[in-house]
Amino acid sequence: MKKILIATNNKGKAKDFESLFGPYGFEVQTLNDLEQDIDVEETGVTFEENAVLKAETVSKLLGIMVIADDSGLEIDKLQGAPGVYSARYAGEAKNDEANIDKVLSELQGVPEEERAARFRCVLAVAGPGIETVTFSGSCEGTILEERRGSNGFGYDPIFYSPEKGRAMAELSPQEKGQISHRGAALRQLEARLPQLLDALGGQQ
Ligand SMILES: O=c1[nH]c(=O)c2ncn([C@@H]3O[C@H](COP(=O)(O)OP(=O)(O)OP(=O)(O)O)[C@@H](O)[C@H]3O)c2[nH]1
Ligand SMILES: [Mg+2]
Repeated sequence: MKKILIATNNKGKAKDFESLFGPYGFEVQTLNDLEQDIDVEETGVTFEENAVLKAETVSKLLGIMVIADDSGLEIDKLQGAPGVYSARYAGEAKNDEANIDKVLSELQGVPEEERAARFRCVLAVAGPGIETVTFSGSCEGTILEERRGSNGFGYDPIFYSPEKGRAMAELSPQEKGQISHRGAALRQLEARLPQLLDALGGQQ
């Protein structure tokens, strides 16, 4: 089976990518599958900067083509926070539960019509001999007052999708992929098939 390396340490993202790439016949590998520990410091101030930084750093290190994902949640009432700091909103320890608690307490008492939010995702593809390219996607929703569902990762239990009428964490991986920021970005990338995916698959 053709393999594709996603430059991420996030196991939740890995699952999303497995369900998104499965239909293309790709086996998804992530940094967690490698023997060496790779953790790129995210010094960018935009999703795009961080996605490019992660993709180019890992690609240069390993000498292969990789895809990186930088993503996060923007809440209007919080002026776009947590944004690029979504993973570490409640501290460097990167704790999904603590991040959710922080958002819920910041939005305590805020009425439903003022709880608009969106997920954003930028995918960067970098590799030897190719110019780095990026693709982006977003997904609109609102922040619930309490957790619902147990699928997905991150803020999925408190992100309500009006399109599906359920919390993101109540959706199957396939349903999430249909409406998610990551699914949308991947469909942009798909528009560059077969060049990119063929090159990615052909290398390993
Ligand atoms: O509920 C969610 N559903 C999603 O679909 C989703 N996508 C992103 N996020 C949040 O945004 C951070 C990304 O930050 P991020 O791009 O720096 O990734 P990360 O640090 O977790 O892993 P890595 O890929 O950098 O290794 C994540 O940790 C989450 O908090 C999501 N939350
Ligand atoms: Mg990160």
